[in-house]
Amino acid sequence: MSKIVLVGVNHAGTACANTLLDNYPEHELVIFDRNNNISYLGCGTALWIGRQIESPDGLFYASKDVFEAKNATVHIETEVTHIDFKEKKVTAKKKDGSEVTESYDKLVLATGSLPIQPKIDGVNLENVQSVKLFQDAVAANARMEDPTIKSVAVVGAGYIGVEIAEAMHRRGKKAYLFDVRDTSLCGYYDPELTKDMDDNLQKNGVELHLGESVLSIDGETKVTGITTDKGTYSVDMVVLAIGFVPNTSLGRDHLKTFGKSAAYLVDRHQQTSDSDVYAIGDCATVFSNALQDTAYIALATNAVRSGIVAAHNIAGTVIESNGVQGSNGISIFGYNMVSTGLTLRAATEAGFKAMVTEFEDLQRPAFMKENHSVKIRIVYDGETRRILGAQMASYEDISMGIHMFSLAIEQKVTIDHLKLVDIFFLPHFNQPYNYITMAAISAK
Ligand SMILES: Cc1cc2nc3c(=O)[nH]c(=O)nc-3n(C[C@H](O)[C@H](O)[C@H](O)COP(=O)(O)OP(=O)(O)OC[C@H]3O[C@@H](n4cnc5c(N)ncnc54)[C@H](O)[C@@H]3O)c2cc1C
Ligand SMILES: NC(=O)c1ccc[n+]([C@@H]2O[C@H](COP(=O)([O-])OP(=O)(O)OC[C@H]3O[C@@H](n4cnc5c(N)ncnc54)[C@H](O)[C@@H]3O)[C@@H](O)[C@H]2O)c1
Repeated sequence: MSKIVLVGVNHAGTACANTLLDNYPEHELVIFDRNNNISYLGCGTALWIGRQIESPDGLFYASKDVFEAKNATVHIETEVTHIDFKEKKVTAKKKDGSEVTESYDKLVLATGSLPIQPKIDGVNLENVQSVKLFQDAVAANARMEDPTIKSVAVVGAGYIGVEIAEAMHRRGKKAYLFDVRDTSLCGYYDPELTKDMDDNLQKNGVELHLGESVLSIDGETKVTGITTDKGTYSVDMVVLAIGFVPNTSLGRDHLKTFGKSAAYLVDRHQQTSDSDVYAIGDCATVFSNALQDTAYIALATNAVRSGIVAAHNIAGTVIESNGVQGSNGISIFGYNMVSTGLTLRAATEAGFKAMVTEFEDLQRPAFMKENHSVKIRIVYDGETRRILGAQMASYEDISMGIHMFSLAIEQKVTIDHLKLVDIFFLPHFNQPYNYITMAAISAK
């Protein structure tokens, strides 16, 4: 029997805890989290703020009680302040100021990520906020009720920024969306597709300011405006959404970290450079199958799988992570986009002789009434022909199609192999000459 200490119990930590408690009850598990809630689904923040769901109640799927019922010791609202990796001891501070110390045989770090704070004036003004925690969602929602807040500047047109800008607009606020890059969602899609999302946002009333650098947030105590290199805009609230950094302050002096992100470097078993310490979720690296190399990709999906992998390995069942493709999706004002692997730009920057094939067609034969156009782009390596990424966009629900590309990247399928893959046809769903086959056949 081992004593396992888990620091952080959100998505990665919950998956790890449940896998240990359900499959290996012979081990002792001690859990710490500094937050007062567990397993908040951040994806629900925009849905709730935009009132696409009425309440945040369904956005949690784990709790202290459930872990305790499975015999774990759970310290919530208790922040781990120090880890003695030599003596294998964790020290934590409770809400009332008292200290707890626990020894471990194996330690799991699941401390997640933190929103990046831009180094500009005004970030501490009232009505500036990030949207990471449930508490942030509650605060943002309360601000939506404030009639003096009429306009909101969202900084960062990545996944969070685009979703929040839509939500604020749905709640009747004037939403401005700023990004240093020339399109929204530039980390996930090529400009050929993001220009459609940009049009969709503008058409629905979100005011885009792309290719603008925010220089300051203005105001005395409360936000009154935002200044960029192109102008000054009068706004009552600012949401910061310019990405996450791994939260590695507890272990970065002892454990090996990776590149600019400084995430804990882990192997395919989620083991760090210290064999008694595992790291999972947003604080750790992933293996990118597209790059065939280590990468940092903060996603709840990666977090959950990494928690499962770590738990089995700690308990003695040796399994390896499959690696990831960073598959992702978004749905804004009814327009759906999904992607996996590398964009053309990311593949080129990574040193591939990257090529792309694209196709656009109706989802179903033209004689079918309910029908929308679908755009697809497939990125592949011009030398090995290996598929490196795929992107799809439509008013149709095209989400399931991207999973096939995720598996194709994982399994190193070539663009030429895809040309003759068996894809079924039924007019209710698709076309005999479907856009996936046609994009593959058109590849140079
Ligand atoms: C608004 C929003 C929408 C999102 N939408 C999606 C989506 O649709 N799909 C998707 O895949 N991903 C989405 N994500 C990303 C996803 O939420 C993260 O990738 C995920 O939360 C990572 O889980 P984690 O458990 O690794 O880390 P975190 O969620 O960051 O959790 C880390 C935990 O560690 C605890 N902790 C940290 N330090 C300490 C300490 N010293 N002592 C004790 N406890 C500590 C924290 O309190 C926290 O509970 C979204 C994120 C946000 C903010
Ligand atoms: N649907 C989903 O799967 C989903 C939804 C929300 C969040 N997430 C994940 O959560 C993490 C955080 O999301 P996020 O939206 O904060 O990050 P992101 O990486 O998706 O987007 C950050 C955006 O901020 C921009 N940016 C960077 N610095 C800037 C600056 N100084 N001024 C203006 N713009 C700047 C970038 O160009 C980028 O467009 C990501 O890993 C994301 O994939 C996923």
